[in-house]
Amino acid sequence: MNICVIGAGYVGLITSLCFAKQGNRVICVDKDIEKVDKLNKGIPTIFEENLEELLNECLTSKTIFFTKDIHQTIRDSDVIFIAVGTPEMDNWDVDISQVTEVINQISYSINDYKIIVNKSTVPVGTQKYVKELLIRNGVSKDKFDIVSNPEFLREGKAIYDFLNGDRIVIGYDSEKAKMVMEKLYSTFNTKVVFTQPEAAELIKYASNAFLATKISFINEIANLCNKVGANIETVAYAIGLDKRISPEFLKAGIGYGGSCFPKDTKALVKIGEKNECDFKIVNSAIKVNEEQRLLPVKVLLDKYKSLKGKVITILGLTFKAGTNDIRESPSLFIIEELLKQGTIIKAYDSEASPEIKQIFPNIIYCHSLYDSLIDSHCAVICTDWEEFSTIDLSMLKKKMKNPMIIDGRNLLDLEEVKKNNLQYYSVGRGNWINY
Ligand SMILES: NC(=O)C1=CN([C@@H]2O[C@H](COP(=O)(O)OP(=O)(O)OC[C@H]3O[C@@H](n4cnc5c(N)ncnc54)[C@H](O)[C@@H]3O)[C@@H](O)[C@H]2O)C=CC1
Ligand SMILES: O=C(O)[C@H]1O[C@H](OP(=O)(O)OP(=O)(O)OC[C@H]2O[C@@H](n3ccc(=O)[nH]c3=O)[C@H](O)[C@@H]2O)[C@H](O)[C@@H](O)[C@@H]1O
Repeated sequence: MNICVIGAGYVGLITSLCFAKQGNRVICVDKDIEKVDKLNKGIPTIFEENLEELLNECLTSKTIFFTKDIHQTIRDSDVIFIAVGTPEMDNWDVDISQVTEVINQISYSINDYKIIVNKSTVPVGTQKYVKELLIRNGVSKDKFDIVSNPEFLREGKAIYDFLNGDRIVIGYDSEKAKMVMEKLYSTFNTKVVFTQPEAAELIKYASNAFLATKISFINEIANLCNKVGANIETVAYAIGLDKRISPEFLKAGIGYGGSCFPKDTKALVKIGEKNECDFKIVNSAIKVNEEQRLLPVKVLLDKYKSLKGKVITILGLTFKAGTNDIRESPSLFIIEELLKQGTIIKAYDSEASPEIKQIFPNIIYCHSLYDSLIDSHCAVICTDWEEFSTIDLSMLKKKMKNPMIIDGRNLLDLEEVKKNNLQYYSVGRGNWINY
């Protein structure tokens, strides 16, 4: 099939490459010319498992091409995927202006029948809105069908997830479009759910909100564990043995970040509001997360009372391991708050995207883990990078001014911590050790 994917970000790039690998001819369009140039040269624009190999495989087989020219690409394609950003607005609404812009561009370029597939996460009702917009722009009804096909990949495991997802969801209102989508996904060994567009749009928000709620729930249990002397790892393990609960997404820590859980939970609350449904549980999950991500600041203030002039090391800037993405990372909120308290911040993350330097130009970025610990009063582990779980604790002790760790991802072995006589706080594993 001739496929066009608009947007070469996390979702668009992976969608393009995975469809190209399945034997389709794919053109991926992005308005960022620097991205387009790099990708055509085989240089990955994001940090993602197996991306470089797949990109170069598809470039060599000429099944993929990247361009800025949306007009010609639309004309040459049978199926057009939209994978542009849908960021959060200050009032928790979803900003779908990038989708609108793409639809306006399609309206201008469309020459014959196209299936337009929305892969971006968009509010319920967007399929209908897009349809109406095309018609308002003068495109005749028989020239298009609109499908809603939300994406469930995780960053870091994006290629694997795209090809081996738990389900593919297709929201459609035309048999013709359904048949084409069925054919397109026929090579995937994944359960396909065909449904109405509104249901497809809602499935995406409900999935993310459920997972986010699960994390906030376990974090509240972890906070209680700290008070009563129970270990969250044992508690979560035992809860997760119940197949109805499942062991996934029960890892306690300093909360969820990323470009989706924070924005999609808020979007669902807003969609609910507009339909007179008060999402109390999701609202609470958001609130718990906002407090949880600042837990290290609270712990530090409890210990030091004033943090002015204290040197604090932040270990990990990305929102989780396996990605360079810093969007809504808990570490950003921690750094922001610690700077307000007058601390000196040293940060280390070997992969974090360089944009971090624009957000915090005045903190010290270290090139090595151990350098970041020199003269520090406390190291706060914010990301579950493997490098931090295998840290040499005796070396850490020598480097730091005060050997204290707040482990926001429960990475370190408690026995090792005790053996090294470190002051140590983790999330739900017994409050302070050696304090
Ligand atoms: N990042 C993730 O893991 C997942 C994201 N999603 C959803 O997928 C959508 C895209 O997310 P990301 O890929 O993370 O976004 P992103 O911000 O990484 O990429 C979006 C890309 O679209 C391009 N773009 C915007 N307007 C354009 C236009 N008119 N023409 C050509 N290119 C244009 C931008 O330059 C950018 O490269 C969002 O709705 C997000 O919620 C869904 C599942 C997973
Ligand atoms: O819509 C999206 O963008 C995507 O959002 C998440 O994927 P992602 O944000 O890449 O990462 P996750 O692995 O889900 O982790 C999200 C956050 O939750 C945190 N987390 C995760 C699991 C857990 O048990 N505990 C926990 O604190 C992680 O540290 C991270 O900050 C979903 O898992 C994907 O299915 C979805 O497609």
